[in-house]
Amino acid sequence: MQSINKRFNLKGLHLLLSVVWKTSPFVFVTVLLVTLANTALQFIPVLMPKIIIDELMGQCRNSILARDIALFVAVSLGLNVFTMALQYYINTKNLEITKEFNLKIGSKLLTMDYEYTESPAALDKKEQAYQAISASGGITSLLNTLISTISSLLSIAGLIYILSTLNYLIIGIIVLIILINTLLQRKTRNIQYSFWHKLIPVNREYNYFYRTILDFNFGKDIRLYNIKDLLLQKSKQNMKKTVDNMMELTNKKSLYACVTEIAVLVQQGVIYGYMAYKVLNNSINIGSFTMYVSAVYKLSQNINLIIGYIINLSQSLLYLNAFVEFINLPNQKQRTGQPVKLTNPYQLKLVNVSFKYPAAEQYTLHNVSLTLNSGDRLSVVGMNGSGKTTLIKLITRLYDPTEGEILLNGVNIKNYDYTEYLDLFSVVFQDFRFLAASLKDNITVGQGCKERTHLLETLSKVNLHEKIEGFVNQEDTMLYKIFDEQGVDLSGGESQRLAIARALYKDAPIVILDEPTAALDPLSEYHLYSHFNDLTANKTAIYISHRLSSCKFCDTIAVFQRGQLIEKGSHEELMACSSGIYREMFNAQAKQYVI
Ligand SMILES: Nc1ncnc2c1ncn2[C@@H]1O[C@H](COP(=O)(O)OP(=O)(O)OP(=O)(O)O)[C@@H](O)[C@H]1O
Repeated sequence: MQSINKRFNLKGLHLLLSVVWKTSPFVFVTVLLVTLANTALQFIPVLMPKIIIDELMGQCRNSILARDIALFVAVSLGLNVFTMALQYYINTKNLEITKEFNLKIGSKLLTMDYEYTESPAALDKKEQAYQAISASGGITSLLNTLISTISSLLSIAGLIYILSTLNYLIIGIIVLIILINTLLQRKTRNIQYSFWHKLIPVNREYNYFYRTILDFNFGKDIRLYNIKDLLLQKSKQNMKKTVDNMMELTNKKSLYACVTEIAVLVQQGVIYGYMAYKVLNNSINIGSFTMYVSAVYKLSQNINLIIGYIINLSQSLLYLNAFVEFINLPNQKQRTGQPVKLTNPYQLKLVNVSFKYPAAEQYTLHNVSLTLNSGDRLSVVGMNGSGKTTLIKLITRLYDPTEGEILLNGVNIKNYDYTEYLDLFSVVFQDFRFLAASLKDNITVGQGCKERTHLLETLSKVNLHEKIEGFVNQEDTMLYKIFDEQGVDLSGGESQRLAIARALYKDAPIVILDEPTAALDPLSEYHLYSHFNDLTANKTAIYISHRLSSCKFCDTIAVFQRGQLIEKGSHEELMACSSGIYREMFNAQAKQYVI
């Protein structure tokens, strides 16, 4: 796992500024105004006491005193109200900016190479990117910290100027203490950073188990296999790791905070003693004393604040850089290429294809060569784990072959435009998923607006029309009850038919069904087979099934064993081979039906 790039770089800041600009350029003006107003507010408590005390100790004119006090109060009030109004605007924009960052992560997750979804390194990067949004106030506090930092810097410059009229040595002492504090804060920042970094895999595991607890889809398995204890145990283990790390962090942070506090107290003792001596010496008056005292206090306060701000900023920028690294994670898959112009006849051909999953040591597919002509019906059979689904993942470019190539009309499929190529396929995987949205949206998803009759025809092809037309809201009925009490839960077989409907509605030229009848009752299965040719009319079909009797209607049957294509031919041809695996498997299954 590559760690976050710790080197200072401004990619994150650049991204933040461009998102802010896109959200509203006026935010920059607001930030500038708030910064100036905040700086001005810092000087009122420094200058006001001196002016009033000087007047009290001097001519003591009531009208002047009243005027000065009213002026200070009015300016303070005005600046505070002005700052609050602008700050309110910035905070609302901050929400939009955070939303924009969330969308960027979402969009990356939806478009990154499929294999990243199984890569722990990429998933850790995703967690780091989320920390940019959530850790230490995230993006929301970043702009505010930026304002406070600039405002503190300006204040420090002004306060140094005031103190320089007394003695440069005072500034030297303050700077020395600051250096000590900076060192300690830097140490704090480093242990905090490594703490969060160490926790990334722990958090990911914790989130996984916690999400599983919240996911009703696991409800049945959890209860029937008593997975509750395992889940709680895993959650507790991860929580313990977090707490242990947190304790270590808190102990170190407390120690550094203690030393910092002592250094500040020493600094104040020396400076106040020096100024008291100056008053006793008549070098400065009481008004100036209060001004210098306030200036010292404000300077220390601002310097301490600014160290914190800079640490926060650099940490946030570090996370922001991780965010940039994640959203810029390069897709390995070639996505652009020539347009797909598919006219009959066409040919899909696997040439010596071998494949190894990214993190795997063994090859899953070995030297597979297979040709599929337009209109063909290919059945893929084999034992569990023999590589059937993997073959489909390669054909549909979820993964690219490790060796060999897949050609469409003689052109490597990598050289076609990725999206156009995917449009060629209607696939039903075994682990299909639906959204908690209307049935119609689930079926028509991504296909734009087609006639309602097309939707109803599709539903009738999979024998779901009566069921859905029976719902009060028909195809607008929500799937699941997550957002709507009237929502429906479909049985396993009905869900599978809905998945097939979604694939058919897409009306792509190549239909791939991975175990399409596993959850269907015998009548539904019969219905599917007897209409299979209608369902896939004018299309090329690939069909994976363990029910060998249902493969007979395919022109060609490809038999896989341990990642190798070991037999290929029609049902009759394969049955004629007395030592063939297909024949053996078919007969073994057929025996179960003999009464
Ligand atoms: N993402 C993955 N990473 C590593 N190995 C994987 C991955 N997915 C599948 N495999 C491995 O590849 C092999 C083939 O899996 P595949 O799903 O292609 O088999 P299958 O023939 O479709 O099996 P089944 O009949 O059980 O559905 C299995 O041994 C499996 O463990």
